[in-house]
Amino acid sequence: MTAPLIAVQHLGIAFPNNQVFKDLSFDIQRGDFVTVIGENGVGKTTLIRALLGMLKPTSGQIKYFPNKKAIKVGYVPQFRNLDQEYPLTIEDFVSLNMRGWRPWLSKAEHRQVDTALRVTNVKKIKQRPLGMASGGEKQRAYLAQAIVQAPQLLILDESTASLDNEMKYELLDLVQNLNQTSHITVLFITHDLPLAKQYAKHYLALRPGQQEFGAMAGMSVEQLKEVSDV
Ligand SMILES: Nc1ncnc2c1ncn2[C@@H]1O[C@H](COP(=O)(O)OP(=O)(O)OP(=O)(O)O)[C@@H](O)[C@H]1O
Repeated sequence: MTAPLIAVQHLGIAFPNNQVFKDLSFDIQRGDFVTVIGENGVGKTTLIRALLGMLKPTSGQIKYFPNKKAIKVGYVPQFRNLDQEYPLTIEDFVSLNMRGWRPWLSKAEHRQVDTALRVTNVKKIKQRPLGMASGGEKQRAYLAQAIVQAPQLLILDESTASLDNEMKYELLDLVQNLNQTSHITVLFITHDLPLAKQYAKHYLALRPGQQEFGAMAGMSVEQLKEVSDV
């Protein structure tokens, strides 16, 4: 039995002179791995901002189960190269997401950081300044930072764009592992249809004025292309 984490119901979002969504409905089930695909400008970022509560719907609603406060969200952004001079080590960078008002970490928090470093395969290089890490290592450090607080929902916002093929699959293998072992619900925004096909259980294909949500099983990359215009 699955249970929804988030239910999007008849969502409408409009900017002046631009109706991005009119009547968008779909559920994200707990433990699901959903990919959001669609061409540039179709509304992928707008949808994420609405899901995060940063943008108020013009119509319809977004329901959270059991409630919005109970859902912790981890976010992995698109890869952007950092300055080599960026001074924080990978461990410091991951720990940033743990700190409350204290500048130090408790033993339990240290353990959480250690686990995040281990499951994202950056433990061996935790003392390396993040600015000196490779593209794939940087994205794994961002993933570690995103999961250190054990979120229920992990959003990958074009996080594999600009990575070479090997690094893309390495990152997504780690995410799939988290999805399967820790039951983290994943929302993966991408233009990469073969990658979406390989890892996601459901897809949300966005086209101007048209949306399709469905099971990935039985969809070919060509069919994904047709429904998403990517
Ligand atoms: N704050 C805003 N004010 C006005 N228009 C906006 C605003 N934010 C986004 N838009 C417009 O809404 C549409 C959807 O934008 P959005 O960034 O969600 O697309 P996207 O699918 O994420 O694109 P990309 O793949 O290029 O990142 C675009 O036409 C964009 O110009």
